[in-house]
Amino acid sequence: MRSKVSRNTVIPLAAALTVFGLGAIAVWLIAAQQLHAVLSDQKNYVVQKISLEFRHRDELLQDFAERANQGCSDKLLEEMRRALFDHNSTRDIAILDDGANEIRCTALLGALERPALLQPEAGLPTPKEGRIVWMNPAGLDYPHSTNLVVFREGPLAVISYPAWTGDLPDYRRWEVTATTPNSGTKVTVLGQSGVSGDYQWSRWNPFVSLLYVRSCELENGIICLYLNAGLGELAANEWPLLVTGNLVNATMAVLLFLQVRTHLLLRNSVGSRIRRSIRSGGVQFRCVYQPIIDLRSDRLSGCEVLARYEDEYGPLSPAEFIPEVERQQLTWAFTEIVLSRALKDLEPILDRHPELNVSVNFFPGDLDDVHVERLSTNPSLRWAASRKFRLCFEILETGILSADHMQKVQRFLDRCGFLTAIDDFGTGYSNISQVRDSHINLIKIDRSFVQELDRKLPAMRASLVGPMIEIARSINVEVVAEGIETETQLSQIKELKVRFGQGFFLSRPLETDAFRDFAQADRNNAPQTVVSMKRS
Ligand SMILES: Nc1nc2c(ncn2[C@@H]2O[C@@H]3COP(=O)(O)O[C@H]4[C@@H](O)[C@H](n5cnc6c(=O)[nH]c(N)nc65)O[C@@H]4COP(=O)(O)O[C@H]3[C@H]2O)c(=O)[nH]1
Repeated sequence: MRSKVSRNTVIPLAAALTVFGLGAIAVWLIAAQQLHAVLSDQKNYVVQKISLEFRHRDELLQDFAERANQGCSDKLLEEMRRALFDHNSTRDIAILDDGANEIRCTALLGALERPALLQPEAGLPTPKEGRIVWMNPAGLDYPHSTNLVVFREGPLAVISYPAWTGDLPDYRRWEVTATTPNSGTKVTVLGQSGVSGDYQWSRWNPFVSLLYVRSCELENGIICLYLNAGLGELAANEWPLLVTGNLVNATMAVLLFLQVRTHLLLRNSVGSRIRRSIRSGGVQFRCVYQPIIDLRSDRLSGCEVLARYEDEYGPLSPAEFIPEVERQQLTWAFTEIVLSRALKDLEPILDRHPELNVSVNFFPGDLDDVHVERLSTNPSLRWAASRKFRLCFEILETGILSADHMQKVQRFLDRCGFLTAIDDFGTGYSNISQVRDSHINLIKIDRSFVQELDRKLPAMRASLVGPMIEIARSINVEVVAEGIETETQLSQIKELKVRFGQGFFLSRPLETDAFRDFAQADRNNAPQTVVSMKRS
């Protein structure tokens, strides 16, 4: 029962969590995608600015390249100063000593008293041969200017503000890197070092990679720009989407949970478990055998076949599954399963003890004349008849059919040497003539009567046991007392000269092996030693 409950909860819960998880991933990806679009816009903007700056720088280098060879003339410096007005991002233009990295004069500072030396090892790679770049060169003394970049080609250098990223929001992490064309070494040119490294890692993770953009379309691909948006920004910018998306998601998960749970509950209901089992051959059913004792000799006279059911959801008692078998009109299919299983189990025992009676419960509806055909063609019954096994058909008293309705069936049973018994006698409303006319061989007195026999107080049912036995005797029918639970009940039943007894005091229903041992012990004439053997 516990495993049934947990299965019915765990499976829907797993389905709901899976859907919620997938939904949360989808919401996350959509939100990150939106932020990615913002990042891409910013990237395009910055790339445009950088490209423009590169173009201006190249124009300046081209415009003044030849004249710079002639040295620092006032006229040239004047022209250069004028050119600076048209190029916002250019801080200054300098003329260097040809062959050395010494700045001799600049458009803004004029001729330098002491030439500024640019360290050659600080030069960064550029795609263009003969061009060197310095970041934050030492020795150039401009007020309010940091992060200057010097591009040198021949005797001319353009000194720029790297104002490319100036329009990015403060919280944005960014980095500009340059890669040496020959060695492939990557260095951080500007921004926060590490962003490019994080970008490499993010590519393995689809959730995080959307929070990065990269662009290497600058300077023939050796300069790359990396931008990164943080998780905090994602939460701050996309919270309406995240909240709404996950609410929808949670609602879907709850609905799915309820839907799957209802489906499973229905699927695992007793009815559907029994239906599925019977339709697929009934492997979940097994039989146990309750000994019936001949009370005159205290010897085993036979057994009653009782069905048991157990599947992956746990066991079901006959009180649970028998009504379902009837409700679903699967009575005959069920009886066929029980019959064939019982005969298979009992065959070796009956071979050694052919005198034993085997009582099988039948549904009354399956024993009317209409169904004689399927009874007489049933392989198990035909086989039992051919082996001369002594089968007894137990029918509930409430289901006794009139002699007219049972004529053909009765003839078939007689032919096969099979007996019929009324089960739970006393609980229905049959009268003597009805019992006599239906050619019953045995009546089984219901245990509710037997169990009142040892009550101290006067008991109404107990007082009826004697008359019932008289009735049976008068129509020449043997009696089985069911449900004998105590020694007193047994001795009272014996005093009433009841021929057969069945009940927990004599033996619980037994598994096949235990019943085989019981029969063997009985043959050795010691039934009392095995009376309370293994329970079913
Ligand atoms: N309290 C008490 N109970 C005792 C005692 N001795 C035996 N019993 C129980 O009484 C029932 C006897 O079977 P039943 O009257 O045919 O009543 C059976 C029968 O009507 C039905 N049933 C069981 N197996 C089958 C089957 O294979 N086919 C059909 N059609 N019905 C079956 O389910 C009913 C209940 O079966 P079980 O639970 O196996 O219950 C069995 C048995 O375990 C006792 O001393 N005290």
